[in-house]
Amino acid sequence: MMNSSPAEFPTRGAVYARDLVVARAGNEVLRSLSFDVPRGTVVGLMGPSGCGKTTLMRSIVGVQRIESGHLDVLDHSPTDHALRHRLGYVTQAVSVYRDLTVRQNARYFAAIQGSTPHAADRAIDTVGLADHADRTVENLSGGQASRASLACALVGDPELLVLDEPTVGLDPVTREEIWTHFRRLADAGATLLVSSHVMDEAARCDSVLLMRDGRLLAHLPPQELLDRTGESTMDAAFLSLIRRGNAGPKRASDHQGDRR
Ligand SMILES: Nc1ncnc2c1ncn2[C@@H]1O[C@H](COP(=O)(O)OP(=O)(O)OP(=O)(O)O)[C@@H](O)[C@H]1O
Repeated sequence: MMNSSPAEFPTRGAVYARDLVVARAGNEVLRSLSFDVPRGTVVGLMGPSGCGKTTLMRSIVGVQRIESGHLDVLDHSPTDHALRHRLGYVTQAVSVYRDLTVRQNARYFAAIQGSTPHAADRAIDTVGLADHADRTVENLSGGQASRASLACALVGDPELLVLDEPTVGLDPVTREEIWTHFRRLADAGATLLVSSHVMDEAARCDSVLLMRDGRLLAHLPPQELLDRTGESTMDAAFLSLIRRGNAGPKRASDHQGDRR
């Protein structure tokens, strides 16, 4: 592909993976994954512990060596420098400066991403930390510190947000607020890939990537997951699918726009 601006090439998803294989310590942990993450959508990434969710996220943000296959992120190779300010990544580990306050952290990340102090304060508000903005991160609870990391990823208004279990350990009210904000971001055109162990959160996504043992079991809207399994809750549907080991044919749309 020559010129890759989204305006000129709107058909390829924010993430485009074909036959993606990744090995860690000599073991194949992602096994021939093919999927698209459509732009402007919230996609959940679900699967049992150790199935490869974090490894997939690391591949997308360009910090994981890819063995074979093809991976495009916003029409670039994941390691392309051009992506630096267009991507936001929040790991499971708190990745902010513990001896700085929440506000100092957010303003620092805003500055290096060319964003404003106002945007930093807005991001703090979004994650529900306005009352703790002037506390150092080391004096926050675990959930509050995770939210500080999330605020720092939000400040630059990234086009693609990759979030590894962003709501773990959060109370239901804060989770609700954060998911409402995710939806708002997607409505404004951002793309979010969010891993979670909480199946209720799958229901809030436009589609869900379900993984097991490094393979993709299905990529489908949450309602289709219920319909396909005949279950009434996301938890039961997910278990049913995991036990079955496959979910039938993938969505045809997963291969639309496949030009190479
Ligand atoms: N640094 C590493 N070196 C070698 N193997 C690793 C490393 N990190 C993870 N793995 C292995 O890669 C596989 C996928 O791990 P990954 O962390 O991607 O899973 P996950 O789905 O994110 O798990 P969890 O839900 O527990 O966070 C696992 O078998 C794991 O043991």
